[in-house]
Amino acid sequence: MKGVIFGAGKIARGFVAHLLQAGGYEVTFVEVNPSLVQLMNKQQKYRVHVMGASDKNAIISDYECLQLQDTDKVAKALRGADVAFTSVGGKHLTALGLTLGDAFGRLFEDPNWTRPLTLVTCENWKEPALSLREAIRSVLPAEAARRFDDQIGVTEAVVMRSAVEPTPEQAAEDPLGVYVQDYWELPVDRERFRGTPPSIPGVRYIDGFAGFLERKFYTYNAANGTVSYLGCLRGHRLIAEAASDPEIVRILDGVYRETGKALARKYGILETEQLAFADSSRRKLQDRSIIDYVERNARDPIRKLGQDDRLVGSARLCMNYGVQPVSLATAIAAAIYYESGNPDDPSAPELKRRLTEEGIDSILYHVCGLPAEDPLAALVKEGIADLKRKGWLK
Ligand SMILES: NC(=O)c1ccc[n+]([C@@H]2O[C@H](COP(=O)([O-])OP(=O)(O)OC[C@H]3O[C@@H](n4cnc5c(N)ncnc54)[C@H](O)[C@@H]3O)[C@@H](O)[C@H]2O)c1
Ligand SMILES: O=P(O)(O)OC[C@@H](O)[C@@H](O)[C@H](O)[C@H](O)CO
Repeated sequence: MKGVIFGAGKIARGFVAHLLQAGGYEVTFVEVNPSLVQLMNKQQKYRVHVMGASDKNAIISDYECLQLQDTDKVAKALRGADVAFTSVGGKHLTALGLTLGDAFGRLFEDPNWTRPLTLVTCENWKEPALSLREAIRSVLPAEAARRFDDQIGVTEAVVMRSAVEPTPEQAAEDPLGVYVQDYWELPVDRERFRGTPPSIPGVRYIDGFAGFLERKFYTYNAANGTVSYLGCLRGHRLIAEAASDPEIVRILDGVYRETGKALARKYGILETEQLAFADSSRRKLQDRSIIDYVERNARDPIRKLGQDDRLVGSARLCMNYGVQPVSLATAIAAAIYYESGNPDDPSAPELKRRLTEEGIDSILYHVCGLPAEDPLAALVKEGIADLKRKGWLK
């Protein structure tokens, strides 16, 4: 059996490939970053470190890693694949889809290629399968687009495992090593699958998937965002420390209550059920065996402040369902003032520059999609004032 993974980053290496290798699959990564492709092919193996359970560590080997732009090889890999995954970051799905459209265009030149194939998105993003599908279809001629609809599924997974890059010291030993949470399930929407879903250890095909990814995104990731941006203001480095800071926990619990009410109303579930889901998120954040960093979770604040992303998206959902997202507005305020020491995160200094040069209304409008007259914009400004009163913001 063969599995293709678009992206060779932390989740691709530290979760999807891990499960595929455990199931005996031949793994082909397809990556856009040439130096990573080179390193993957040179090293030919890396270790997945399971945090708090080192007896479960695994060495991933015998894979190949293709350069995304090598369309012939990518098309060949797709042709032979039993299943394909993406884990490239939601904001890259459109670019990936355009390249994949070229590869599928070539494959559909062969009338005998009729084998069903499904692409499974593994992304924290709103409706990632839709973004990917639309991008691929946009470059296909009408007949090929019709064949794509018949033959190719695009479905979604909910990634609950966290995967953390090595520290510089760890990277010196194994630059491709990934540090992962001891979590092994990957729920996938069965209904959007084409053909028979292949058996892969940990992959759980579920019916009635609607809302699952949004619930995870606006519960777990809204919470991660809250803890990391407030944690940064409070000088915490580790997520578990920040998530145990009583001042932050008070706001975090407010976020869980707000999103909990809105999600329960939207999906017709009991608030108690949603709050139990939130409890599992809080337990994970506070678990000190998971060595995860405020910086990793806060990284790329412009994306994370997007109108559908974890903070503003959750807050807008609350407003739509009659809930005042006061705690979320405080988290958004903290994110707007995020400062990073990571030279590989250009989004943070860019946000700071824009805030200084263009002012808060421009950030709210152009980054968060909130016009000045939106009541949520006013709530965020109150959040900023509150953080200043507390002395967390200068
Ligand atoms: N790391 C986690 O704990 C975690 C957990 C749950 C979900 N996620 C989600 O998983 C996705 C990947 O996250 P990650 O942490 O692995 O990120 P990452 O930055 O480690 O990896 C992403 C990789 O995709 C590559 N890439 C970008 N565009 C590409 C393209 N068009 N084609 C091929 N490769 C491309 C990048 O070069 C990079 O190597 C994101 O959507 C993230 O939100 C991450
Ligand atoms: O991967 P990102 O950058 O979208 O978000 C950072 C974290 O919130 C995220 O990776 C979580 O750890 C993960 O989604 C597990 O809940």
